[in-house]
Amino acid sequence: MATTRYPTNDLRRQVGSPRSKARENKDTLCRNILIYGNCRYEDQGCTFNHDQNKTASPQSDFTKKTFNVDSPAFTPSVAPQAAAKKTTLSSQAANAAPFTPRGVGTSLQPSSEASVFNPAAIREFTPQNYEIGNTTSNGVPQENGIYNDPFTSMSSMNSALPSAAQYNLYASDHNTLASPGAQFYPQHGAFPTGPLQPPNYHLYQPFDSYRQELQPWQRATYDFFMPAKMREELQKKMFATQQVMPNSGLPQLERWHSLLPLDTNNRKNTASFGYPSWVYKAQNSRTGRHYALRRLEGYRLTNEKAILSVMKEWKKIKNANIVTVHEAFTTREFGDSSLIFAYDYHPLSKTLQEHHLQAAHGNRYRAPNAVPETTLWGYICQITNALKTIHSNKLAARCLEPSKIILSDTNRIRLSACSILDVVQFESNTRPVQELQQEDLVKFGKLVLSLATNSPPAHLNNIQVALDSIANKYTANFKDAVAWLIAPPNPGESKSIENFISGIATHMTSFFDLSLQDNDEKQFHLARELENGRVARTMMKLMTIVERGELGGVQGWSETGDRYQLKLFRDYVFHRVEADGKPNLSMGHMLSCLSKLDAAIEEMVVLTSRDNETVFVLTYRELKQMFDRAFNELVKHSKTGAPGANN
Ligand SMILES: Nc1ncnc2c1ncn2[C@@H]1O[C@H](COP(=O)(O)OP(=O)(O)OP(=O)(O)O)[C@@H](O)[C@H]1O
Repeated sequence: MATTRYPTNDLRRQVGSPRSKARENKDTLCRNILIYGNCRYEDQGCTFNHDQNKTASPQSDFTKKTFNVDSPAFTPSVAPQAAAKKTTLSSQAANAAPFTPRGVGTSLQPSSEASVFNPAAIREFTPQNYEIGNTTSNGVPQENGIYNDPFTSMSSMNSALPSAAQYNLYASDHNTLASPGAQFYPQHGAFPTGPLQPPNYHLYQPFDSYRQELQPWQRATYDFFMPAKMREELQKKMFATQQVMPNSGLPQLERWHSLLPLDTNNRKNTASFGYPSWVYKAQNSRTGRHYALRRLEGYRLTNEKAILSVMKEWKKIKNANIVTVHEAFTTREFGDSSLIFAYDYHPLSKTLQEHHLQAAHGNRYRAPNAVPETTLWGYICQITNALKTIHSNKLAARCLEPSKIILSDTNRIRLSACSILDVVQFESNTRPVQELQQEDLVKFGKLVLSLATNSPPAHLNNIQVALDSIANKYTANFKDAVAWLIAPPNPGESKSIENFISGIATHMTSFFDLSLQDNDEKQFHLARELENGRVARTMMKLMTIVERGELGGVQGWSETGDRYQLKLFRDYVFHRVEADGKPNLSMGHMLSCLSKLDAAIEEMVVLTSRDNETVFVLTYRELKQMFDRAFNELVKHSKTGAPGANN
């Protein structure tokens, strides 16, 4: 059981009582008496001695402070004259700045300037309840009258503190962990020890609680786990990534397996590349990662260099708004000669064509929904970002169509078919890259216009009419931006993506701010999952121990030794009941108990057997030791150990 701790003598000595301080002052001659012969504050609370006949020598003052009442009597050996000399301390000296030695051997003779008497410079002494014998001056600690540089002492202390690598969150011994600098600080915490304190690992609290106006039963789960919508979306994406189609009839390629078609229709469309193209999800047999393979049906490669030189340039491109291309190869596994490009796979993506333009085709009686201007500005900023990277690398995107831009999250887009036309038209293309880049800007303008008018680019026959039609729905600024992209440059001039960026700078900063906010929110949820990961690991370990039958020849291993207490702890955490026997399902209790166990704190926990016959009173720290012992025993008996259990 916990015992009450009393302050040690040391501690009590450090806590000074005001009354004893006043008594000490009474024995010290007031300096106003010494300097002026009287003290204005004598009747106004000055606690120093005003009777010159009663002066105690500084030596005896010192004696009183250094020795306690039990010390043998001390007889001053200093001559009274010397003592009297010491008391002639000027008030200037009392308020002087601390002495900083300038060099060894400096003469201690007062300078002639200091010896000139200047009454105006003498400030009258104001009683401050401070002791003459105090070794501090202006709050700076001094030892033997020599100034100690606080920064020098801090640096020596820092070197004594454990380095970041030594600092182990999961260390069971929290006394050493609690305050690595404790030896440097007085126990009562006179100095801030804040930064050296470990956080409260026994609490389940990743960041500040994020509560909305929810009912308590809703709050319980919402507070502990990521928002349901986010979880659902992530789960669907994971499911889509793992999905397989055993009888798809698709071949297995040399280093790719589990091909799954991603196309939503089986139309052979040659508009984009001059060849029908198909997209498959596939798993790489070497890395185990999933990729999106785009196949160009019936393509016959005539120049090996096409793939090598184009891929060399495109593999350098890393941009958040471009789907990264990894490699290109030819294959005959599909029964023809096909060219395959391997891209990053973004589960559950839709093309902008599918998302914004297909509904209009599906129901010709329904007026298509206008895409909000903020969404379109978001797309413009992202495509601008992609083109900036591409053009700076002396390349051109070329394939800027609603069906070749994928949307993988709310308003999050990527160019999905870069590099293909560069390979396919490697020999036939004779146009310089600058011209292709100018064409990118025009295609970019037409793409936005197509989304703003809800009509595929192929249907935009009269650009001016289309531009006029968006003037009613969108701002003049938006229309001007689109018109600038589509319009040919003035004779002798050329447009560039940099010019465009300067024109839309305010929209770029707004978009940047929104994406940072989004990042902050995701970071918040991520931190919560970190806490859940910690709890899950503790729970998994606990579950491997309790209810285990035989281990290492010991029958009913989990019922014997320490393991029995762990079993009762399991009951305490998960099988609690109310006074009337009804189950108590507080998730907060479960999470806080598991966090406390993981942090091995000194808090007591009372464990009772189900028949109420046995009661154990233990600290979480003791339980954690039992827990670690039991788990380590399991690890010893296992073949593979427990990879990942301790990190
Ligand atoms: N990198 C990728 N990751 C995940 N899905 C992708 C990726 N690239 C494309 N897709 C998806 O594959 C599907 C087919 O894409 P594709 O570009 O062939 O569109 P399409 O509308 O069929 O065009 P086309 O008519 O020109 O064939 C789309 O649903 C698209 O979202």
